[in-house]
Amino acid sequence: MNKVIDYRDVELHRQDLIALRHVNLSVGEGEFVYLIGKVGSGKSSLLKSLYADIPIAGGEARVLDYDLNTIRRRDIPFLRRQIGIVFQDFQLLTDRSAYANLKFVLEATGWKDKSDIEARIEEVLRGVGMLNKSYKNPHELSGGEQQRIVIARALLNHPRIILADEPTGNLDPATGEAIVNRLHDIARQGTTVIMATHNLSFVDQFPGRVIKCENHTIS
Ligand SMILES: Nc1ncnc2c1ncn2[C@@H]1O[C@H](COP(=O)(O)OP(=O)(O)OP(=O)(O)O)[C@@H](O)[C@H]1O
Repeated sequence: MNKVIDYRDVELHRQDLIALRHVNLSVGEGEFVYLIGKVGSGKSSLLKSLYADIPIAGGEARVLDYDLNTIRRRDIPFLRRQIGIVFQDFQLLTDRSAYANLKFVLEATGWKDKSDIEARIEEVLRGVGMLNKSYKNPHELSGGEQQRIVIARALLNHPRIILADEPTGNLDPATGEAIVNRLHDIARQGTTVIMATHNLSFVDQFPGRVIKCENHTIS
């Protein structure tokens, strides 16, 4: 199994306080991992550390081909390009269509060829069943439809890892299930998925590895 995440005795701080410590975590290609735990238990902190948004305060941490302790600032965008992020604080831009949101990301990550851009956008939109509504602005889409666009956006650059923080938080149960089901499909295709959730019913319905944040560590 190819490891995509390897944390050894990692410690993470939030404003000088220890959020998590003694974090030992090894995750392979194509694994689906649920991250569970109470509010404030450190789930988001762990996810943010994985894309170098918060620093490693102790221990050894590798994600894909990078050592997070020594990664250079200029290499962080290259790490992030391989990680699809589905977070509440990465919402769609509201001043443009869903399609234009995706185009914006591809252009910002160096895609130049117009027909390549169009083909890739169509491919990811088709994958989440949103091809026919991509002309709409985010506010004209339901919460579930917006979340499907956010997932499509996360997939654009063929990420090796998807990090999803409460991706079903604002959705009705059926829509939430459809999103989790789609994330499992993505994992089966070889992309590692780590999903933080409060909803334990998903774990029974769509089995995956479960990691719990508790008492400032994981188990
Ligand atoms: N931006 C921040 N600055 C300082 N402390 C923070 C910040 N964000 C979170 N914390 C603190 O870090 C600890 C872990 O929070 P974190 O957001 O990782 O938990 P969580 O399990 O993701 O919670 P939730 O389920 O509410 O998202 C908490 O004690 C929290 O108060």
